[in-house]
This record gives sequence, structure tokens and C-alpha cells, in this order.
Amino acid sequence: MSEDKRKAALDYHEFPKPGKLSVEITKPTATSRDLALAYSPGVAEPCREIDKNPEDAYRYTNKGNLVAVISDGSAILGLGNLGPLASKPVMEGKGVLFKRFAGIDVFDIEVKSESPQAFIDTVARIADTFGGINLEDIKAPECFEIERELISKCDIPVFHDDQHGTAIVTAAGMINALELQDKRIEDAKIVCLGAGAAAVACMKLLISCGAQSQNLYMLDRKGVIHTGRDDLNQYKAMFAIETDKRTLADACDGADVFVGLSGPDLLTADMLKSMAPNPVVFACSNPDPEIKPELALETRDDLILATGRSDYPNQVNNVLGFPFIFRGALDVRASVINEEMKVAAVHALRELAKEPVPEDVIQAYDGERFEFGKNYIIPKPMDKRLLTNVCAAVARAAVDSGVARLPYPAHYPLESIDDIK
Ligand SMILES: NC(=O)C1=CN([C@@H]2O[C@H](COP(=O)(O)OP(=O)(O)OC[C@H]3O[C@@H](n4cnc5c(N)ncnc54)[C@H](OP(=O)(O)O)[C@@H]3O)[C@@H](O)[C@H]2O)C=CC1
Ligand SMILES: CC(=O)C(=O)O
Ligand SMILES: [Mg+2]
Repeated sequence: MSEDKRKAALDYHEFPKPGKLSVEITKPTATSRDLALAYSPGVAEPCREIDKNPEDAYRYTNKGNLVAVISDGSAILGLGNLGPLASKPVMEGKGVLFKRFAGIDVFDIEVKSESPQAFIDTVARIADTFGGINLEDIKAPECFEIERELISKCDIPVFHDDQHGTAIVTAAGMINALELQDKRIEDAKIVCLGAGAAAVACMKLLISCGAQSQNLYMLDRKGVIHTGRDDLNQYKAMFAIETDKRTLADACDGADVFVGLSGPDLLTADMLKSMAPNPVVFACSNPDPEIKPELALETRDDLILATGRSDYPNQVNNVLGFPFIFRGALDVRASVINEEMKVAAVHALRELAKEPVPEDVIQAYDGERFEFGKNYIIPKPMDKRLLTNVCAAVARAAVDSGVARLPYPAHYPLESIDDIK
């Protein structure tokens, strides 16, 4: 990042007040009568009601619109394990996105934990406060056990964003990109650099969308994950294939697709050159992708390129998923976010990219026109129709699959966050 941009980013976080989120009051507090309702003695009444009927917490508190964004800081973006405190700007940032795009309030919680079990116990003990839990930036393989245990312990949605949010957006973008490149997902030779939280979930979802596991080369720091390796955890082992390929260069030779969920500057121009005609390259590591977009685009002109960043075309980033998935789940009080809801979100996202782009989105992007094609495979985060379409699809899937505790909302589809009840 240039020195100017670095300073701008630090100033943005520091001024006029440190941080990016604050708490607001939603009820009158001007008079002593107001205080007698808000606090003692009035506050005792909802306490008694909730004691008799725990569901009343949704009626008398902010639980139903409050999501915890929780991290242990063990895989902060692509920066690695910087610990919980250094993850706070990202967690506050997720809170900003939840609020800005889906009207959801967030407490960001950074947990110092000596083991996955300590983290699980901490989160399970505070879960009742919230309507949902968004786990963020927790490294593999611990993230898999943490999410599984918390889903089983909590009766609210628990969703590891780096796994499922990323997978949903990647699958939507990939289906559209392959269609534009005139390739079938069933035939595509896919290279996935990274074998962690995001990579494992993305590849599982691509397989359930039609990708063939024998066409999929997953790599970690030691190279291709193949059946001859004896150092694989159970999550990597699911992707082990019989092959002579060992390095990223070997895997890229003739590949149709590269998905990067690893770290910066790992895909070289020579590797990109060796890929099949009309390749799809999702270099999704944040903040620095697996290949610099400028280098990728000057290396070949027949590719579709996406990154996780806001400052290049085709932003394949979980921001297109988690705000709207949680909105839909909260509005029908879903107990979990299940596969049906995830698949519904994939199709809502992918279909929206094919619709004409409204003027307000064009204005938000400095007047740039977008049309379904190589530089517009997936909607823009500023598109209000994400709230309309993705929330509706997720809520409908929750109701139809039997995990909703409320009916499909009468006030849906949402046109804007002002419509949220
Ligand atoms: N665009 C988006 O929406 C998202 C992007 N991401 C990005 O994906 C990346 C991974 O995140 P996440 O899955 O949460 O983290 P994890 O820590 O769970 O996984 C990281 C994986 O990347 C691999 N890796 C790291 N460096 C290299 C390298 N030099 N060569 C090969 N493999 C490498 C690791 O290999 P090993 O197993 O050997 O340690 C590991 O498998 C980050 O850069 C993150 O920003 C994540 C979520 C969303
Ligand atoms: C986008 C995101 O969640 C990540 O890079 O970790
Ligand atoms: Mg993340």
C-alpha cells in the first residue's frame, strides 16, 4: 500500500473518534419517567417475563437484531495469527458492514483463548445475548471443531463467515465466470491454493455445484495434497488425489480455474501463462491477492479475474453474503443456517449479476456502467437489491426447510434497511 493510502487508512480509523462503531439508544431517556421505565423499577417487568418465557427476550430486548462477531485472531485476513486484539479493526469492520448493508447491530468480541475448547466454552456461555453468532478469522483446522461444537450447543445461527460466507460468494461468482468463459464446472480443472477454512468450504461447495473432485488440486504450504502424503489432517485428506503433480506450477499447467485463499503474490506470471485458454482466476487473499491484478491482466487478456478487494472489478468477498444471510435468518428466527439457505443465497447472488444495474449503484461507483460480463460477474456490495433478493431467498429456504421459528415475513421483500422491523 502506498504511504498516502496507509496514512488515509490509519486516519480513517483514528479520527474524529477512534474506531468505526458506537452504541445508540433507541428509547426516550429525557425524563425521570423515562428512566423509571428504562431502568429501576420498570426494567424488572421484562426480566420477569423473560424468566417465565425465554422467547420473550426477542420481544423485550435487542437480542433478535444483535449478532456477535467473534474471533480469536488466529487467521486475520491473510495476515496470519496476530492474536485477538489486532483482529479488532476487522471485527469492527464486519460490524460496520452488518449495520450498513442489513441494519444488524453487532458487538465485536475478541477472545483470548488457550485452546479451541476454551474458545467454545467462552462463546457458548455468552450466546444467549445474541440472535446469531458470526465466527470470523479463526484458523483451520481448529475452526471446524469450534463451529461444529457451537452449532450443537446453541439454538441460534452460528456461522463461520470465512468458510460459508466465502464459499457462497465464490460459488456464485464461479458459476457466472465459467458460463462467460464457456466452460462447464463438471469439466473444469481447478487449482485451489490454500487448504484452510475458506479453501475447504469453497471447494466443498463447488463440488456440490458440480465440480469433480478428481479435477481438483488443492495445495497447502507443502504443495499438492495427494494420496502419498502422510501429514494431512482429516479436512485436507478429503481432497487428496492420486497424481504426480507436486507444485503449484505443476497444478496450474492446463488448469481452467485458480482459486487463491492463501497469501500474497504466490501465483507467478509463468504459472498464469501455463493455464488453459480463457481461465478464471479468483485471487481472493486479503489484503494482498495471490497475484497483483495489474500483472495478471498484462500477462494475458483472455482471463476473468476477481479479487477480494473493493478497488478492483469483481470483488469476490464474503461481504456479499453475511449481512444478507443473517438478515434473512434473523427475520424468520432460524435456529441454524443450513445448506438449503446457503444454496439459496448462491443462486440469488448469481442471478442478480445478470440483471440490469440500477442508477444508484452506478452513481456509488463514480458513474461506471456495469453489465454482466468479464468485469462484472457478481453484484456490487452497494447494490440495495442484495437486501431484497438474498434475504428473501434465505428466509424462504429457512421456512421451506423447517428451521424457521417464524413464518416468512409479511414485510418482505425488503426494499431498503428502513423497511426492517
Ligand atoms: N475474499 C474473501 O471473501 C475471503 C478471503 N480469505 C482469504 O483467504 C486466506 C486464508 O484465510 P483462511 O482460510 O481464513 O485462513 P486459514 O489459516 O484457515 O488457512 C490458510 C491456508 O492458506 C495456506 N497458505 C498460507 N500461505 C501459503 C503459501 N505460501 N503457500 C501455500 N499455501 C499457503 C495455509 O497452508 P497450511 O495449511 O500449510 O498452513 C492454509 O491452508 C486469507 O488470505 C484470507 O484473506 C478468507 C476468507 C474470505
Ligand atoms: C474477507 C475476509 O473475511 C477475510 O479475508 O478473512
Ligand atoms: Mg475473514
